[in-house]
Amino acid sequence: MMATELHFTKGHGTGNDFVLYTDAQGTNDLTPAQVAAICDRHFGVGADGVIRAVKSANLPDGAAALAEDPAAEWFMDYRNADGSAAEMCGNGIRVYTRYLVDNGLVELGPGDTLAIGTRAGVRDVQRSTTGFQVDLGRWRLEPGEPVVRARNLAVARPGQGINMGNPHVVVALADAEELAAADLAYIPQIDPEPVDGANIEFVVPHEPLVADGVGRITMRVHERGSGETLSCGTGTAAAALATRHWAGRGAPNIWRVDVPGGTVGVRMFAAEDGEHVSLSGPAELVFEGDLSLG
Ligand SMILES: N[C@@H](CCC[C@H](N)C(=O)O)C(=O)O
Repeated sequence: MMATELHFTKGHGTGNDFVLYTDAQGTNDLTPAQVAAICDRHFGVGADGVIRAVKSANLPDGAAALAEDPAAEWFMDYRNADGSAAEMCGNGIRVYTRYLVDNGLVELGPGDTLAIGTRAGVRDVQRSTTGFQVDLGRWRLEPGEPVVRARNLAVARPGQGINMGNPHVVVALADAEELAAADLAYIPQIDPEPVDGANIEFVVPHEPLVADGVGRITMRVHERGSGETLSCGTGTAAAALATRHWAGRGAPNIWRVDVPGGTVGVRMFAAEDGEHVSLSGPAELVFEGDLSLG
């Protein structure tokens, strides 16, 4: 059923902003056009995406989450600003956790873990010193070397495909000037074009790359379905993983990633089923409102 009246909360993680609403029973879905209207920065609330808080049991996509972990009571139904569905959102899941906690929908004490269903599988979230930390799970370097062209960049550059549950292509640029010059208001071109599209991260390593055992990079991103955003959580993890891959042996497993909207932490660690990557950073709720979708 389509919603017409909506009580919503606006939140963000390092400037990656979202409109969140509760639909526990799964009876108040939005059409892609409604999502796009809400996310419109001139005629709507304005956001990079919409997050519907729905119980996993009340959503077809939630069945796989409950089969993976019966504790995943809540599902993050994530939509990009153009209304398309995405598998995962690393900033969004931290903001979603704060939303669930602040609205009394879950309890999460220090050291507790909250399992959340997503289209990429169940993700575990905990409180951290900077806000929340999410285990983004297993990741995969994609084969091949796609070529990326962005407006105002003099040369095409090779990219590294990385699957974080959602698709990414990471591109290393020469320096901060080149990073600033890229015009990400236009969709960068990837050759060959990924079948499902991709989020594209442009990265510059700090000089030196590693300080006190922590790798340091700066990143800008063009998100699939949303355009340039101030941050992308899964994108920061992909960028750190790609940079570690390029740096080779001895590169650190702890990274600090600066994005236009702030800074997040990325950590690679050994888990039972192989290496995982986690993301930590802030999660803020900014205001609430009611909207009529007409
Ligand atoms: N901003 C997100 C990613 C949101 C989904 C992405 N645009 C996609 O289509 O995969 C993040 O913080 O990870």
